Amino acid sequence: MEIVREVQNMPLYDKPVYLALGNFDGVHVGHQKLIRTMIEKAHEEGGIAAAFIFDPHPAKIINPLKAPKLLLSAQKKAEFLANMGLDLLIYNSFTEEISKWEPEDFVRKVIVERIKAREVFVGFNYSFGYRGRGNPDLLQSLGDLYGFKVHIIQPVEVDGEIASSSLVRELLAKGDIKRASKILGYYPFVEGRVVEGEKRGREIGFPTANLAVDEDIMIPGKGVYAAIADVDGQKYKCMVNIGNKPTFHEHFPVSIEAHLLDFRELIYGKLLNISFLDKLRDEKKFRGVEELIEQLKRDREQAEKIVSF
Ligand SMILES: Cc1cc2nc3c(=O)[nH]c(=O)nc-3n(C[C@H](O)[C@H](O)[C@H](O)COP(=O)(O)O)c2cc1C
Ligand SMILES: Nc1ncnc2c1ncn2[C@@H]1O[C@H](COP(=O)(O)OP(=O)(O)O)[C@@H](O)[C@H]1O
Repeated sequence: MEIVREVQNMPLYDKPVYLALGNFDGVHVGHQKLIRTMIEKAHEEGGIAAAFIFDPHPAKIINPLKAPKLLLSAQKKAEFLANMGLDLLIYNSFTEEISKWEPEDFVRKVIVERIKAREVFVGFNYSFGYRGRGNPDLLQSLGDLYGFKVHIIQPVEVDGEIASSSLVRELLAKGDIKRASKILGYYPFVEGRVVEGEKRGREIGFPTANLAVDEDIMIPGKGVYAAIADVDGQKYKCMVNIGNKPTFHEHFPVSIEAHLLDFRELIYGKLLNISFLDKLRDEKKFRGVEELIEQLKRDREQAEKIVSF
């Protein structure tokens, strides 16, 4: 897959371009259907399967304080799309200036003049252009005007609910990993470097790798989780605490710490990926360290049973 930064750097192709539009945060089952439909059509017709995505997320420019946390980094999103068979990913900056473009300007400047798309694929609730005025119907009439075909992908439901990035965020915030996983089509994960913590873990027999995660990235709500850890391409069963360690602190920033089962190595500075499988319990304030240790032993037994690979 080719990744192009800024649409003006797009190479000229002698094949027709089929284009998916959207932000695709999380690449959930709804996004997957849209992208698969587009790739299938593009390849049937001998064309290029492309996606145009704004990065940073428009919300980050329009309303930075209210911008949602991201389900995937730009790099992970690109990996998912490449694995699905996308040929070309265009990441375009979203700027103050672009935020003021009317939907008609966006279509003419980007889709028609730069990308020269033959067919365009969007979701049923796609919005674009200044104040989000553009919708699939408007796109369709602009397609008629300029001569590109528009496909509108109908909503994908999971257990009677429409799959959406915001629903996944809500579920993750509640620690509902099961439902979030069904909508994503994979286990939610976070990735980051292992940083130093308070060095208490090893003293109580449960060393924990403390994870530093980019602050734009969504993490599940506070709680204790069964998970799979991946370090250096090796997978380990693990249990994870996300919280403020109330047994030891009145106030403490939320940390993500993973105890890898049957593992004894120093991994400071390494890249650690944690895929969440299920929530085990809420974080609790114990009366003392002994009680915490007894609970951690029970958590370990449960994680051992839940995680299999
Ligand atoms: C699976 C797991 C569950 C945990 N649950 C709790 C908890 O319920 N309450 C709490 O105060 N701390 C909990 N902790 C956090 C421990 O207090 C923490 O790992 C310990 O203080 C070591 O911190 P350190 O790695 O910064 O040295 C949990 C840790 C793990 C790995
Ligand atoms: N089973 C394990 N799970 C997680 N980290 C481990 C494990 N065994 C050893 N380690 C290492 O020990 C460190 C954790 O020890 P800990 O005393 O909790 O210190 P810190 O508070 O700095 O995380 C981890 O960062 C990692 O390098």
